[in-house]
Amino acid sequence: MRMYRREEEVDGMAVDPLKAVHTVPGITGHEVCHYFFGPQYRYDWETTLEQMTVLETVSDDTLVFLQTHKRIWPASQRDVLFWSHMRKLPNENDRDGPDLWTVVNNSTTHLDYPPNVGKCVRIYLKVCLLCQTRVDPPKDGAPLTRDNISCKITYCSVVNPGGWAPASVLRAVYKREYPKFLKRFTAYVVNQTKNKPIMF
Ligand SMILES: CCCc1ccc(-c2ccc(S(=O)(=O)CCO)cc2)cc1[C@H]1C[C@H]1c1ccccn1
Repeated sequence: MRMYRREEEVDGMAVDPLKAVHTVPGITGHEVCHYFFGPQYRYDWETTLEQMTVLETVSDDTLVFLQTHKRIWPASQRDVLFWSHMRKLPNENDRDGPDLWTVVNNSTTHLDYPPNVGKCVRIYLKVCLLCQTRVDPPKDGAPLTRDNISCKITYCSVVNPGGWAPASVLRAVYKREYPKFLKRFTAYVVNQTKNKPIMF
């Protein structure tokens, strides 16, 4: 996993853009996005999650979430309200190759859930998960197995922590939590799919 961060501050708050690139054998981009987008799986892999509610089902590929994350000392507890959209993208570079898949999470507002009225500080985020499946067909024309596929995952995020917290503290949290979060999530997808038919 390669991680890239740019140190940026807005109103004295660290909002460091992050890009992580991670290639995982044995899974497809559709499978990665399916398990990242699906609310029914989130408590399985998002261990910093305290509560998650689907506020609105806009369509089968677009949901509005309200999430409360566990407090990470010494920052105060945070929540986040965002729309999440999953879609397949045509492979412009290889029309015969597998499609790309993406999930975008973007903070939004909801009249019934105004920010910062309870114990939580509302964070604001933009997240893009872009997945490219690679197929290396078996030489002998044997059927395709999970040994012949891999997925290049590109995860980009910008998180505004909402309320002020020391930049050094936030950077320490992000530096510790993001690699754990991405490795835990991808290991979850490998485990969930290993005995299932490949979902392209
Ligand atoms: C002080 C701010 C803390 C903080 C900000 C942001 C997030 C966070 C929210 C959502 C998403 S996601 O990619 O949309 C997946 C859906 O949950 C990733 C990260 C989590 C934390 C807290 C819990 C810590 C954390 C940070 C990084 C990754 C995972 N967890």
